[in-house]
Parts: sequence; C-alpha cells; structure tokens
Amino acid sequence: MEKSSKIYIAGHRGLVGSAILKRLQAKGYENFILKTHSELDLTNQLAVAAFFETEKPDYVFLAAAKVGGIMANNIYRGQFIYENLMIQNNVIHQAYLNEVKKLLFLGSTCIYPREAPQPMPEDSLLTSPLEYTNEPYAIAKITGIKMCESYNIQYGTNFISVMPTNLYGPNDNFDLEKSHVLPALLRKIHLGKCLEDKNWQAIRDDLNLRPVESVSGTSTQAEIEGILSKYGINQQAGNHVVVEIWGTGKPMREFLWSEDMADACIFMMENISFGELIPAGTTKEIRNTHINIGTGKEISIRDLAGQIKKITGFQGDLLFDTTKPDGTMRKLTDPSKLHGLGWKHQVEIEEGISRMYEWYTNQQ
Ligand SMILES: NC(=O)C1=CN([C@@H]2O[C@H](COP(=O)(O)OP(=O)(O)OC[C@H]3O[C@@H](n4cnc5c(N)ncnc54)[C@H](OP(=O)(O)O)[C@@H]3O)[C@@H](O)[C@H]2O)C=CC1
Ligand SMILES: C[C@H]1O[C@H](OP(=O)(O)OP(=O)(O)OC[C@H]2O[C@@H](n3cnc4c(=O)[nH]c(N)nc43)[C@H](O)[C@@H]2O)[C@@H](O)[C@@H](O)C1=O
Repeated sequence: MEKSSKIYIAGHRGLVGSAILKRLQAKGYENFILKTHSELDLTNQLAVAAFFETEKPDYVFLAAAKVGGIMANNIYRGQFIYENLMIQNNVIHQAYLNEVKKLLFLGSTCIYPREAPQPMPEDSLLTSPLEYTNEPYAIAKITGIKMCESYNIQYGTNFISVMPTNLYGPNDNFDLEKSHVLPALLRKIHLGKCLEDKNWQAIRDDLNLRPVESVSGTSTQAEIEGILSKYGINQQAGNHVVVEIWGTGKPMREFLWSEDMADACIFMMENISFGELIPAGTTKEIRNTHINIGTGKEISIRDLAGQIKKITGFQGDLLFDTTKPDGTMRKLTDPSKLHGLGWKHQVEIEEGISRMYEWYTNQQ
C-alpha cells in the first residue's frame, strides 16, 4: 500500500474499523473513503455496486458486519446470517469487478468446530459440527473465507481472510444484553460499584450515555434500581450489591486488544499476499488459506470477572446465573502461522482491561 493509496474501511466507526483508521492515520496514510451505515447500507447490492464504480478504491478493509455477543447471536439468528452474507457478498464481489488490489476480510474464530482441538489450528475448519449459539454467524463467516479463496483461485484476486479471537477496546459495544462479555461485564461491574457508592448521578450519566431505557434527570432512585435489576445488578440487604454473570463462569476465552488487532490487519495488508497463505506442501486442492489472529492465551470467565472487579474497585459479590448459556467451553487460537509471518500481540489482558476502563470512565 502506498501512503496515497485510496483505502476504503467498511465499518470505520466500529470497534475494529475505528482502530484500523486510527493506526493507518498514525502511519501516514491519508486517502480514505469512509461511509457510515446510514450513508451506505452494505446489504444493498445496487448501492454497493454504484459506490464501488464511483469510488474505485485500491484497498478494502472489510470490518463491517452484524456483530454481537452470545445472546444476540443466539436470538437474532436470521439477521446474523442474512446481513453478514449480504454485506460480504456485495463488498467482495464488487471488489473483484472493480479491480481492488487487495481486500482483507474479517471472520471470527467461531468458524471452528465446537469440539476442535485446542489450540485451534487453521486446518480444523469444517472438520466437525459448530457451536449452536453462533452457528448462523459462523456459517456466514465460513462462506466469506471460501468466497475470498475461490475468487483468488478463479480470478487471480488478492483477497485475504483473518480470523480474530474475541476482541475488546475503545468504541466497543457496551449494550447490556447484546454485547460481548468483556464490555458487558466492565459496564455491569462499574454500575455495581456506583450502586454500592450510592453515586446516583454517575449511574444516570452512564445509562443516558448508552441508553438502555429512558432515564431522565427526575427518575427516582427506585426507578433506577429497577432498571439495574433487570440487567442483574441488585442491591440486597444493607449496602450489599450483587452482579450477575451469565453461565457457569467455567468457559475459557482468549481476548485481543482491538488496537493490536488493527496492527495485525495492517501488517497483513502491507506485507502478506494470498499466495503466501497457501499451506506448505499444497500441490492440488487449495484450502485453509485463512489465518488466525490471537494471543494464544486464555482466561476463564470467572477469572475475567474477578479481574474487572479488582480494577473497578467493586466490593460486592459476583453471582453465576446458570440459566444463561455458556456457549463453547474453549476456543483458543493457535497463532503459530501468524507468528511465523512475523507478527505478535503487544497488550496483555490485565493492561488491556485497565486501558479499557480508563477509556470507559473518560467517556462519562
Ligand atoms: N468484536 C469482536 O469480539 C469480534 C469481531 N470480529 C469481526 O470483526 C469485524 C469488526 O467487528 P467489530 O468492530 O467488533 O464490530 P462493530 O459492531 O463494533 O462495528 C461494525 C461496523 O459495521 C457497520 N455496519 C454494520 N452493518 C452495516 C451495514 N448493513 N452497512 C454498512 N455498515 C454496517 C457498523 O456501522 P455504523 O457504525 O455506521 O452502524 C459498524 O461500524 C466483524 O467482521 C466481526 O465479525 C471477529 C471476532 C471477534
Ligand atoms: C467473538 C465471539 O462472540 C460470541 O461468542 P462468545 O465468546 O461465546 O460470546 P460472549 O463474549 O458474548 O460470551 C462469552 C462467555 O461469557 C459469558 N458471559 C458472562 N456474563 C456475560 C455477559 O454479561 N454478557 C455476555 N455477552 N457474556 C457473558 C457467556 O455466557 C459466555 O460463556 C459469538 O457469538 C461470536 O459472535 C464470536 O465470534
């Protein structure tokens, strides 16, 4: 990529897209095409075709998608498969028709089977059934990998697919029901801390900044307590506050700081071509050309909640709600292919949570 190359970041306001934009700007790239969801709906085939014909980007980071945590994936199954297939079909196909030099497609490590060997190597794709809670999203992401691979083989394009582990960082989604575990727990435990401190103003500010329900300046304390209770943040006898954690707390997850993820994406765009991702020894059938992006380290949800509790200073208790799903018990990436290419993450989980909490509280 040249510093003056025309770069389209699809999803530039999201968790990953915003980090990619920030990192590219810091590296001196200057020619961006940026469209919000309301300016360009990527599920609209005609609109995407007109956009590519007019703009003719040189490079595309495809970081726009329908994204959410375990509950959103499990409930909005139709939207997750439809919107993701439409977005990626439209963008990848138009990138081919308009001779985009290189495209980076973001998948997810939920493409791997529920019982994949741990850590999960790239070639465990399509070896056994998927985790049910996110099967529609995973099927869409697998289709995206196969579309990039197939276009490269048939048309000679240079479209590469990266599979990030669970991500977190600035501009994350903090919705109390639809978000991923790390932002959800950070917010819930922060609200638990505010409740035990009886800091009603901080709770009002938080609920107004990222509305869950309308909270006005005149909402009573009892009304606010009712809202928090719906999301599992409860004041018990005395001043004792309890925050509910979904599931058993036993699942293990791997977390990557979003700015590390952005760095990995740019590393791939600047340095690696599709040909270099074809597994060594391939003579005939080209498959598993995608690449894992992760740390290779994991933590249980129980320990993650404990760390957030420590960082926020929350004194109350964490209660495990086993009526909520655990999802897959382990999904640790094998990042050896990525390490072999010369990229490794920088930010460890303890530091990342502290940075995230600082960012979060500065937004209030
Ligand atoms: N977050 C995570 O833990 C993980 C994410 N990923 C993948 O990384 C990529 C980025 O995810 P992340 O940054 O977390 O997602 P976010 O939800 O933070 O951002 C998604 C972006 O996509 C845009 N978008 C969604 N639908 C449309 C549409 N129909 N038309 C145009 N734009 C649309 C949104 O635009 P707007 O802001 O304007 O609404 C938003 O900017 C995705 O492919 C995701 O699947 C993979 C693994 C883990
Ligand atoms: C990135 C990845 O994200 C999704 O997969 P997931 O890792 O299962 O998602 P998650 O982050 O929402 O949950 C991780 C774990 O944490 C537990 N958990 C506890 N308490 C809360 C809680 O309050 N909120 C949430 N969301 N989870 C909680 C939760 O029960 C689960 O055991 C995929 O659907 C898929 O889209 C995908 O690719």
